[in-house]
Amino acid sequence: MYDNYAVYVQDVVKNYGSKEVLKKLCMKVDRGSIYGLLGASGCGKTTLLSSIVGRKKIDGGEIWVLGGKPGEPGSGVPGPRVGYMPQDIALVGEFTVKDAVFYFGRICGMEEQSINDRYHTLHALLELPPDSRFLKNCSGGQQRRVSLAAALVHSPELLIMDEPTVGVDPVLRDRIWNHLVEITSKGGVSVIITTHYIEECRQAHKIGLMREGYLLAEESPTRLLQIFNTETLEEAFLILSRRQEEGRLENLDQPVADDQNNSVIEHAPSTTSVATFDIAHGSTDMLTKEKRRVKRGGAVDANRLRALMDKNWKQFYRNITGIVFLLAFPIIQVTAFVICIGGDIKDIPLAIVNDETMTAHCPNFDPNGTAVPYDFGSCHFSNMSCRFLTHLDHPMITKVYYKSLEDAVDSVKHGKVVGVLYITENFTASAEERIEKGKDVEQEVLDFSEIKVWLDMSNRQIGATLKYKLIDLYTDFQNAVFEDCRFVPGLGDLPVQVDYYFGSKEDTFTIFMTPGSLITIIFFMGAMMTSQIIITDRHDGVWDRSIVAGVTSLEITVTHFILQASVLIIQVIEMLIVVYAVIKQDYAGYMWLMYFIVYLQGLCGMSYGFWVSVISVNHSMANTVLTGIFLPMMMLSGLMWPTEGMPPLLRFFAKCLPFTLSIESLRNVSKKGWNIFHSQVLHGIGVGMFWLIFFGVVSVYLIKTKR
Ligand SMILES: Nc1ncnc2c1ncn2[C@@H]1O[C@H](COP(=O)(O)OP(=O)(O)OP(=O)(O)O)[C@@H](O)[C@H]1O
Repeated sequence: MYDNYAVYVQDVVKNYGSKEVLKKLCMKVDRGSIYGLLGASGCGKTTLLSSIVGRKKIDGGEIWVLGGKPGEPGSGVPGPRVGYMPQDIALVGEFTVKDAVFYFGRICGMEEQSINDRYHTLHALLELPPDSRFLKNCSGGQQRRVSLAAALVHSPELLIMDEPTVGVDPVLRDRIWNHLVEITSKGGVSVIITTHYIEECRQAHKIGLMREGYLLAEESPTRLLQIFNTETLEEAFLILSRRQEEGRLENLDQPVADDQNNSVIEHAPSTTSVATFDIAHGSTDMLTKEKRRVKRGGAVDANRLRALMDKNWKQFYRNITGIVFLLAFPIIQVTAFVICIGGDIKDIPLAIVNDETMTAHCPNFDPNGTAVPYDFGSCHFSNMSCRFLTHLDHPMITKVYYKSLEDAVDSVKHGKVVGVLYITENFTASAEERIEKGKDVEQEVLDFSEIKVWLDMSNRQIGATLKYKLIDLYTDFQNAVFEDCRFVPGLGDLPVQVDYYFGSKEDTFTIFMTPGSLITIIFFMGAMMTSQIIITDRHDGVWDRSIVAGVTSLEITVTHFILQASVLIIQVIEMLIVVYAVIKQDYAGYMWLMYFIVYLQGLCGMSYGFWVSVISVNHSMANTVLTGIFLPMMMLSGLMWPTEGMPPLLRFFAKCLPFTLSIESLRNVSKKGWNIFHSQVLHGIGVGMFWLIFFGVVSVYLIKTKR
């Protein structure tokens, strides 16, 4: 029975959450006919059409299209048997007029020559803009005509058009209708068309009047006018709508008297079948005679892949802003990081109060002769405070001299300096006595021989850096003095000898942070790039429309992946060049392995972005999810502070996240020179791969199930 109809809809229910949009709706579209679906905005027309083409899952009832159930193997729907022109333009703005039509021709499996012939026919028929005009530069009406051409290009068996004539010139509208009549009568094509212009449906073989999720009537225009004794379809629709308002269509098993001539209409639950559909079918209507089963295309088809690659590539290279974003931002981000993070801190204002000398600045001071050995094991000191102050001539420190300790402390309180360094008036004599007396020195002498420092630790980095620098500089000073005194070299050193196995004393914080920043930047770039592109594709309707034309979600995913993974290759090269060739940061391991670890994280980010794009309804939600999850991930990653600083349970959790162990791996390769077989390198690669696959599989599953 279903085979006799192009579309057979039986008791279909569709809900959006608690909202019932299609309410046990029935509809029959004869083969080789035009079916005009009329209804006010929001009554559920688009939902019904999307369900017919298999893009929306219904919550009840059955739909048969061209003898099969949409989405079932062999039904050919979605696929090239259907031509779908959605309400939105659903085309790529970076396409030219010609590109758009060729794209749909190609994904429907047409030969280039056939597409070309068909394109020229449609170009003339629909008065399309010039071939090379970009769609983003076309008017709304022009875009709509191109969209119609894209739906018609492969001469489908069933053509479904959601408001194709909006904004179209009346003469052209007439021509489009004539074309529809011709393809239905001569080509046996079945057409479903929705429109707000009710009267243009007079040329339809049958019209369905839809309201609030019900089909109030389904009849040929002539019969409708007869039954309701009206001049226009508009009036007939009005009468039916009034009846529904008054609840006279509620008990739909009961015959309802017509308002105007008391003729009787029988109502099915949500459709009114007035009479048998008696429009003559076209003589060439082969579809009713010949049951056509379509061999279901595989999940991946080379022609469709080529068409999709071409589309993605054009979308990419014709979007200059996008290219700038994708290629320049990794460079800018890495450069900004290397220049701004972890560099030597300079010009920290430090208050100096030197009570030992009246001339606080020690002008024309010469350190020679300030430490003179005068017998075995002793040394005579003079002007040691000035000598020490010369050791403070370091780019990190800007000395600010104060006469009194009170003034200096006051300056710290007011934020003018970050610390006070105080030298007592007996510093030199006490220092000498301290050395001479050794273990017998008095506490008071010890106190006077000390340099006292008070630091503002509200900025921990500056305070701590200054503290360690002062200790370093004092050690230098002490060693220089001891050398002059001819004491045993190293006497003044702390009795702890620290050597470096990996890295060196000079390694900056930048070097610690580099692996983390490379990985987080590339992860985020991958995630942003993928989620933005996929959401744009879906939002523009291109994704859905392509799927209706027969493209599979896997093909779309694979082709996006190929292009973005290629862009990622360049982005990683750029970043590594900046860090290791331009900034010339040292590295000990294999460059290819470092490249691989960073690249893998880029892919992992893409996969994460893919998942975000699937669960997000729009760009702003995607951005919120991306940044909302990314920031905690970054903080837990050990990028800024070693994970060893976290509570043990949190540390375990952090290590399970996508890039925590990858950062460790990259650090192990770059600083320790470990190879891929080292377990602490493999862990990071393994975790990265796990997340790459996990996000990918979950996303593909969600795409397949979410409709
Ligand atoms: N994804 C969705 N989630 C929730 N509600 C939706 C969704 N899509 C549509 N709706 C709601 O379902 C109802 C029917 O929408 P639909 O787009 O099918 O109507 P329509 O008849 O095609 O309207 P129009 O002619 O304006 O396009 C509307 O109230 C709409 O707000």
